[in-house]
Amino acid sequence: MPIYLKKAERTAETGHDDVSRTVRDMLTEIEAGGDDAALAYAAKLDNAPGHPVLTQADIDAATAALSDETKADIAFSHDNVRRFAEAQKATLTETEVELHPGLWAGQKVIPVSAAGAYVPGGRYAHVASAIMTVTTAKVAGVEHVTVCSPPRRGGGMDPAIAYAAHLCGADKILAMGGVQGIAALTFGLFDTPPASILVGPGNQYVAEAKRLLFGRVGIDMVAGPTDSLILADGTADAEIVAVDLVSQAEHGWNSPVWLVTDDRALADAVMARMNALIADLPSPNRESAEAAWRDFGEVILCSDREEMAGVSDDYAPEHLSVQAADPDWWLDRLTCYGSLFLGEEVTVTYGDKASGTNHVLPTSGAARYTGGLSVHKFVKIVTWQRATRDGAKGVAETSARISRIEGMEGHARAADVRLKKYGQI
Ligand SMILES: NC(=O)c1ccc[n+]([C@@H]2O[C@H](COP(=O)([O-])OP(=O)(O)OC[C@H]3O[C@@H](n4cnc5c(N)ncnc54)[C@H](O)[C@@H]3O)[C@@H](O)[C@H]2O)c1
Ligand SMILES: [Zn+2]
Repeated sequence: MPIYLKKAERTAETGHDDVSRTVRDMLTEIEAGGDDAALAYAAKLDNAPGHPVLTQADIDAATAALSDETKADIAFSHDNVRRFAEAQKATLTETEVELHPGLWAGQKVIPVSAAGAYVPGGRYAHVASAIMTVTTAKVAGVEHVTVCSPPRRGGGMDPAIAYAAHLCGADKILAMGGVQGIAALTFGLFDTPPASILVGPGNQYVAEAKRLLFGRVGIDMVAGPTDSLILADGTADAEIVAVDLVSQAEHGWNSPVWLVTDDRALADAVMARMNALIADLPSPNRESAEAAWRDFGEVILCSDREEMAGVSDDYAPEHLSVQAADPDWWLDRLTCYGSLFLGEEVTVTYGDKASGTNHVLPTSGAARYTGGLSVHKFVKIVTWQRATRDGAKGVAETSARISRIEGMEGHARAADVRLKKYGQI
């Protein structure tokens, strides 16, 4: 049985009903009131005056505001994310099979026509989120990608987010955040084609807006606070494990980080370093990491690596780092995670920012049933069929009989009429 050397003090989010009610009311009001209602919320919540659509002059100004190094870094990340997405796309093929002599069926892969990408920008300027969402949608073949990201106080958008969104191929960029941003993407405000799918991370208001709109529009996933788990054995470097845990606790006060190990000395060494490393962060990151570690952090001692893998699969973390011997064993054994980082040589930061895998990933245990954002989320896999008159005879007779077993006489007659026309009954 795993032993909890440190257990989370808190689990569930509080106040969800209030958030849900607020978001529902805002969506109703914005749908009825259109652009003006969205602008009124932007002014009230984000102190953002003026029209949110970025012009070419805004993009030029953002480009001029960035250093060459920043632009090169954004290009590096974009290139890796693009090439990974292209490799994923190559795994999605159209196919055709003859199921019965003279009866063929196939699948087609069709991109959605319009996608809305939300890029969070309230607390941190999530430049990488623009790269992850826009690049992947464009590689998938989405014709129109609109980006929404919160304005800076007083108007305008963070230049690095604007530049990255543009570089990655966004067709339109709106400086509008939160529920009003999601509403603009979904309802087609500010002359935007209404999105078929909404993607990207965001705070609880953004996540709730996407959840409420799901069905009317597709979404990538219902996202909660980011979480991370490290699997470490006696070969791990305690300092690196501790720095990695702190790095992901920085996301927010409710972002859990978990250490699962079979080595008591490593667990003790990591726990002994945590507070000092957190105290050394700048504010307000320090306060986020402090609360996340205090209230949600866990250290779990297992008896062997099989038990460690079992605990990890139960937690189904968003990010999973393995700092243990025999990476191939772990790759083969682990089944529930959003993205896996094998070995001390790679860290979640790489995937978050620039290595090429997507950072929009399933949180709160959703990795039990889904992976993260990929080109697959932006395409529809649809099917078709056709047959010769003779080829369809068998399926017509069988379908008619199954229809009658089900009591569906009308269905049966649609088969019969063909058999009769072709002289087959
Ligand atoms: N899992 C991932 O891959 C990943 C990556 C990056 C960021 N994130 C998450 O994204 C989130 C970013 O949150 P954020 O808040 O900094 O930025 P955000 O852009 O998600 O939200 C900011 C917006 O929230 C709205 N808002 C704030 N208070 C409100 C209120 N009381 N009522 C209605 N609307 C309100 C405002 O309109 C504002 O524009 C974090 O939760 C972070 O963990 C996740
Ligand atoms: Zn992170």
